[in-house]
Amino acid sequence: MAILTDYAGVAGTGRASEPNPGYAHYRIVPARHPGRALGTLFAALVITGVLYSVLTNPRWGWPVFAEWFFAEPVLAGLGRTLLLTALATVSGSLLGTALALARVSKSPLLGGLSFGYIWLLRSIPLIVLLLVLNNLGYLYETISVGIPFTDTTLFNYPTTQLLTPFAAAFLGLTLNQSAFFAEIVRGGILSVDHGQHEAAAALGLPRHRQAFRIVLPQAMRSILPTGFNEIIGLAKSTSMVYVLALPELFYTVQVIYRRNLEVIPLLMVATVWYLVIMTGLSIAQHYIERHFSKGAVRNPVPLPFQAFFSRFRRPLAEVASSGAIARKTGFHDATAFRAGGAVRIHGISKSFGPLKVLDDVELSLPAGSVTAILGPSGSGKSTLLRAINHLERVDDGFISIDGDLVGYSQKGNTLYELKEKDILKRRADIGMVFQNFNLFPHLTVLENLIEAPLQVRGLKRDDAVRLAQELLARVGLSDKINAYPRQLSGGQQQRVAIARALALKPKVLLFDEPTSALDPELVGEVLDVIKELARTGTTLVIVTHEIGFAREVADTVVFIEAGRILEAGPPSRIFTTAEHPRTREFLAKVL
Ligand SMILES: Nc1ncnc2c1ncn2[C@@H]1O[C@H](COP(=O)(O)OP(=O)(O)OP(=O)(O)O)[C@@H](O)[C@H]1O
Repeated sequence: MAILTDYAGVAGTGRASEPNPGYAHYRIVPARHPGRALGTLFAALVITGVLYSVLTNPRWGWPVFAEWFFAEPVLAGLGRTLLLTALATVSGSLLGTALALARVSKSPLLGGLSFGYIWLLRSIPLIVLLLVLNNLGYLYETISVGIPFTDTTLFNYPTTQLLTPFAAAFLGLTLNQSAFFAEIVRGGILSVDHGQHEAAAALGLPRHRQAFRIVLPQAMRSILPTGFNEIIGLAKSTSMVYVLALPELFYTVQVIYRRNLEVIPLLMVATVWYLVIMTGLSIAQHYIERHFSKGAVRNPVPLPFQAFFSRFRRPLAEVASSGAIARKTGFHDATAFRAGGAVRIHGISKSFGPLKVLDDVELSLPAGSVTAILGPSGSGKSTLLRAINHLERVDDGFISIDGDLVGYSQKGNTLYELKEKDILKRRADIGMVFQNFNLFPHLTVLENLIEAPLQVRGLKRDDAVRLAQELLARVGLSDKINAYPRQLSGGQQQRVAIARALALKPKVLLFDEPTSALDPELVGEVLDVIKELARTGTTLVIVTHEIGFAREVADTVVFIEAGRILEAGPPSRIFTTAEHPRTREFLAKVL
């Protein structure tokens, strides 16, 4: 009560910010946690009890432990354990990754083979596998490689000489490890958002680059914790190769204690060495996980020495030796862009099961035009857009850009679907900006922008960096060049996504509801960038619900419903005197 009176008194004088000498005598009593104190006491008792028992009971035999811990045969055994662990980790991880990629591939036979391998190897106990491999010489006396159906033999060797105990142990551990690791990698791949695969494909990145630069690094975040569990399990499983009489760590201590009968001290020697190995692996896991968490959090803690080494990195302005970087915003310099392409959509249809999503769509978009596609939800707008860059394969009809077919080659009256690598190359002419941006979160803004120019257009790194700097300046984000996407606002991310699509200098740029994932106050900044773009001569096709924007920027508005184009025309006509009653009804609701 006294405190309240004092406080009221101070506030009443209007001097609340001045220290009140009356508070000086107050004592602050921290909250008490009797449960926590009891728990701490209990933990201290347990630790003291264990240490006391372990250090004072002479039967643990610590002097014998000390005598053997660094003994030469033990170190030799430890070396074999480490070698087996390292080799089986590398080969098992590589084989496991290949198996996982095979399982998610579109080839049913390859997927089936991978599934069969994983099913079989996960079912066989490791010890049985090791013993079978050790007896392989009984099944096959020699191992030979030759050309089938001929007498030509390239390699022929007795199995027992080839499959030494070490080779059998290495092979057994690798086969076993790869089956488990394959499933871990597959889980990681499945955890990567589908939008990432689509964005990589839309940029035309080659398949191997999509897998190794975009998908797997992101999958690593979920692969690593379980993967390291497997590696730790593997390091311990090496003790199972004692069945092959291979003197690794555990087998070595067994041999020693059988001779000197000091069982417990020697088991402790092995245990402490395993503890050392596991500690090393856990530390490695910590740092590798942090490496692959790049871009995953908004405020990353720098790795040790990172701040030190970053001092020696060349600043970006130097990398692009052009000197002054364009500081202008907007796309006034139309020469930096390729002339737009004329898009012809020839009677395309597309069904998902019984649902016909596009029904004989016919459309012609002149080079450099801006087309807004409007229509109710589920009418097929996104499907039409995705068909233009062949992200969605149509059932009938075809699309051409400047006369070149998208996704097909023509011979006479027949259209042959192109191989994926050729489709990816052609896709570079058609940029796409997604509703959810689909920036690559593990790459910085600069890395997002230069990836496709380097890989698809074959630009030199310095040129790609210079182009990226210029584009970022134009979308007003020069200062964000080294930020990760998660460190940007939604509007900034979408502007980076537009710059990324422009970095390929496409003839046609597709926007799939580019502002619908944004807060209302961020919509304007993205629409402003698109408005600027509309003056550059690139052909733009925009699926949007922003009617005011469509009216201002589009040359043609296309209204689509249930997969059919109901009407198309200039915004001045469509928004005032639309012919079709459904168009009028739709516009009346949204205007
Ligand atoms: N891969 C798919 N499998 C099955 N159905 C699909 C698939 N993709 C789209 N559809 C269906 O096709 C129809 C058209 O989808 P689309 O995304 O093109 O519509 P939209 O006009 O862009 O809708 P919105 O404005 O809500 O995004 C919808 O009924 C949708 O459920």
